[in-house]
Amino acid sequence: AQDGDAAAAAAAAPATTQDADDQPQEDKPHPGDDVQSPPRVEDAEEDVRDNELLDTEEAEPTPEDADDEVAVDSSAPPVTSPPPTSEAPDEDSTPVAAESSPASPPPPEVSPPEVPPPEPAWNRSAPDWFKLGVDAYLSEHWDQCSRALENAIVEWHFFRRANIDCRMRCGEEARRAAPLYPEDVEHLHFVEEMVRATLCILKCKRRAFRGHATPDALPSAVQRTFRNLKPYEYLQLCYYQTKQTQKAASAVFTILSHDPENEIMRHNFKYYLEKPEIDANNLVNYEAEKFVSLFSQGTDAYYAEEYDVAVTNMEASIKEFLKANDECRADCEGPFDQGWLPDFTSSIANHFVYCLKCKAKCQSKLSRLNGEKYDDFLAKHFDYLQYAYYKQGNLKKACTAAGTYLMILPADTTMLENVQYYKSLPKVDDTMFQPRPDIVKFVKRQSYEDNLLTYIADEFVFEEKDDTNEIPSAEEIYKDGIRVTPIKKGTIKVLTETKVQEDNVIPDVPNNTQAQETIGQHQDVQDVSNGSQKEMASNSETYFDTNLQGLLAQLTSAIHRPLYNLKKEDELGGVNRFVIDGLAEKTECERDGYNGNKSPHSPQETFEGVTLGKAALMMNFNLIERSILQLFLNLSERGKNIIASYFRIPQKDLYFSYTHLVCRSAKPGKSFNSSQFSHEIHADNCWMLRDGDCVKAYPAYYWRDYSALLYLNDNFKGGDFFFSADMNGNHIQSSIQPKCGRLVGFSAGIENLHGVNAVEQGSRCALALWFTLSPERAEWGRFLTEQVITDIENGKEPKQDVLQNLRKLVQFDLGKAQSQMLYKSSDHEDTLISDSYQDN
Ligand SMILES: O=C(O)CCC(=O)C(=O)O
Ligand SMILES: [Fe+2]
Repeated sequence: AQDGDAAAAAAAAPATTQDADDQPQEDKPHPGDDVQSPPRVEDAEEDVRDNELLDTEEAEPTPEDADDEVAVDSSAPPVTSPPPTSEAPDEDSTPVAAESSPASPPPPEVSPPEVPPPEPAWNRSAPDWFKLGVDAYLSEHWDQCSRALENAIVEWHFFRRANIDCRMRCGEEARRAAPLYPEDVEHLHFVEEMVRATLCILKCKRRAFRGHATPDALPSAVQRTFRNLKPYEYLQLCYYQTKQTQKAASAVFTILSHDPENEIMRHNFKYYLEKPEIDANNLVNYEAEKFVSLFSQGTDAYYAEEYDVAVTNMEASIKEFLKANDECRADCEGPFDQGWLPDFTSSIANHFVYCLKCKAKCQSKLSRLNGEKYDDFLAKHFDYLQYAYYKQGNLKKACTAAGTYLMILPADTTMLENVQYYKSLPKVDDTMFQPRPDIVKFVKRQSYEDNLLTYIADEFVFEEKDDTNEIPSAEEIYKDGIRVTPIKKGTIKVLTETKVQEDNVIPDVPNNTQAQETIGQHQDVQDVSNGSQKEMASNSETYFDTNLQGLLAQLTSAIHRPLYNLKKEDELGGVNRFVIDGLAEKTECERDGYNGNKSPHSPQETFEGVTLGKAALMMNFNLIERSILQLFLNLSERGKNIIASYFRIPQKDLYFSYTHLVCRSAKPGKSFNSSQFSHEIHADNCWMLRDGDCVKAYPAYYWRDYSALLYLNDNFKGGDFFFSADMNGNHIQSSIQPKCGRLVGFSAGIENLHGVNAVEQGSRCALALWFTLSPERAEWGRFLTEQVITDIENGKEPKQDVLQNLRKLVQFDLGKAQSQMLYKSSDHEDTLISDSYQDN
C-alpha cells in the first residue's frame, strides 16, 4: 500500500514554487520555502556544529574594520575594559559589558579595596551572589567574580523554575478539582479555581524555597537584571581575565543568542573567535531551551533524509516548545504593584492585562534560535512533519500535520496545494486533516488574546493634552498594563507597572558620608570665579551672548527674576558647562527649612539631605510649611528650565531623575586642610576604573544626562565647586564659589569631572538636580509629591496610597544599607495571603 501511495504521489505531484534542487525529492509535497537553512543549535550540554552567529564573515575583521580597531595589535582585545592585568601591559581594551547594565544601587564613591573581600558563604540569594560578583569584578578579583556570578545564575534558575513549577502545577490541580458547588453561578467556578490555586501556590512555594537564601519573590528590577542576562556580561569579562576564554566566548554567545543586535557583544564575539584557542564548534548557549537542539537535530535528519529521526525530533521539539511556551506564560504571572488602589474590577483587569502583555511576547521570544528569528516557528514543525510522515508512508499523520499547519497559517498556498495533492490520494478523506487538539487550543487562545490586546489598545486611549511642561504621567512612561491617558496633572493615574517605583527607589545619590571620608589631594586650584564677580543688574542683558539672550530674557520674565553673570565653556575650561546667577532670591535661600534653625536635618551631621519626597511627607506631617515644599519644586523647575534652554533640549524631553537638597557642614572643632575634598572628584553618570575608563554601567547612575547645582548660601568657608581635568585634581579647570541663586549646570559624563572642596566652617546648602533623557528614569518622588500638593491645594486629604508610596520611597532614600535594600523584596508581597496565612 505504501509503495502504491508513493507511486501515486510521484504521478500526481502538484506543481510548486519550490526550488526542486533543495528538496530530497522534487516531486513530493514539501515544506515551505523558508526551511532551507534551519539553524543548527544546541542546548547547554551539547556541542554546536555550525551556527548563524558563527558566520565567519562577521567574525573576521574586514580591512575597513581594521581601521576602527582601537589597538594596533590585532590580537589585542577591543573597546573599554577593566584595568589590564599583568598579562598584557599594552591592553587598553578588552571585551566589555554592555552599556546599560544592571540596575542596582551604586556603592560609595571610594576606590576598590586592595584586599580581596571575604570568601562568600555558600548560601546566598541570587541577587546577593550577583552583587558579590559585580563587586568582585569592580575590585578585579576575577576568580571570585566568575564563581559568584555562576552561583547567581544557578540561584536565579532555581528561583524562576520554582515559581513556574508552582504556578503551573497548582493551576492544573485547581482546574481539575471538583467544584464546591456543581453549577457555575456567576463565574464562581473561576473564583474557586483561583482560590484553590492560591492556596496551592503558597504551600508549594514554601516547600520549594525552604532553606534557600533566595526568597520566593524578587523586585522586578532585580528580575530584569537576570532576564536580560546581565550576569553573563560581567561573567564573560571575568572568564576572560581568568583565561577561561572558551567559557567567555560561550557567555558572549549566550547573550547574542538572546540579543543578536548587541553591538558590544558582537564586537567581543568577533574578538574571541579570532583567538586560536577558541573552538567555535564548541560554544554553548547556556540559556538555550530544550527544543532548540531537538528542532536542529530534526531538521538535520530531515535534510539527511532520515525521516524516522526527523519525526522523532520534530515531535519532541513541538512538545518542548509548547512546554517552554507554557512556562514562559507562567513566568509572566508574577506580582504587579499597581501603585494605586484601583477598584476590585479594575485591579483584576489591570493585573490580567499586565500578564497578558508579557505572555504575548513569549512566542516570539522562543522563536529566536541562537539569535536567528523564525517566523511561524511552530508551524514550521508541521511543515517538516507532514513531509517526513509522508515519506514514512504514514499518510494519516501527514494529513493531520498538514491540517494543523493550515490551522496556524490558513492561507499558505503551498500547503493548500499539498492538501489538494493528499486529497487526490486513495484512502485519504477530509476528516484526516483535522488539526491536533492541542494546537487548536493554542491558536484559539492566541487569537482571543490578540483581539483583547487590540481592543485595549484601541479603547483605552483618551484625548491627550499637549502640555509640554507637564511632568510625564506614569502611563506615558509605562506602556504595560492597561494604558489610560487622559488624566489631569495631579490626580491619581493608572500606574501600569512598578518600574517607576523600583527604578527610582534605587538610591540616586552618592553616599556622601563615605565620600567625605575619602580625602584626595589637589594642587594648583585656580579660582576663576574668585568670589567677586561683577553682578549685573536686571537691565544688563547685553551681558549675555546673542543667541542665548532671547531665551534667557524669556526665562527671566517667566520666573520674574533677572538672570545674570552667565559664564560659559570658554571661561570654565571645558565643554557642556555653564554657571549663571539669579536663579533664586535671598528670601528664597533664607527660608527656614533649608539652613535655618528649623532645619530638617540634625546639626551634628556633616552631610544632610532632604529629597523631594521626604519634604512632601514632612509637609504632610506639618513639619514644614507647604510654601517650602512649593519653593523646593519651583526652584528645581527653574533649574530644569535653564538646563533645557542652555543645552537646547525640548522641555518635554528632559526629565528630572533626582532632586536633593543637601547641606555639608564643617564638623565642629575639626580643622580642615584647604586641599581636602568634601566630595571627591567624580563624573555623575559613569564609574571611573583605575585605568581611566569611565564605565556607563552599574554601579554608576548611568541614566543621568545633565546635572545642576543651585546654591543657596555663602555664609561658610571653603566648599568651592570645581571642574577638574583628571581624577587627582592636578589640573583644575575652574572653580565656582557657591552663593544664593548661583547655578552650575553641566553634562553628566566624564567630560565634566568635578568635586567640592572641604567645607571648613559653617554649612553649605545646595539643591542638587539630576536630569535624564530617559522617561523611564523620571523621578518617582516628584510624581508623588505633585499629587500630594495638588490634593492639598484643592482642599483634599492627600491620598493614602500616595502617602504610603512616599513613605516607602523616603524610607528607602534614608536607608543607610542602600545596596542591601534593593535586593530585599519588600515591594512584592503576596498580600492576599500574608494576612490570612501566617504559618505552615
Ligand atoms: O555640591 C556640589 O557642589 C556638587 C555635588 C556633586 O557633585 C554631586 O553630588 O554629585
Ligand atoms: Fe557630582
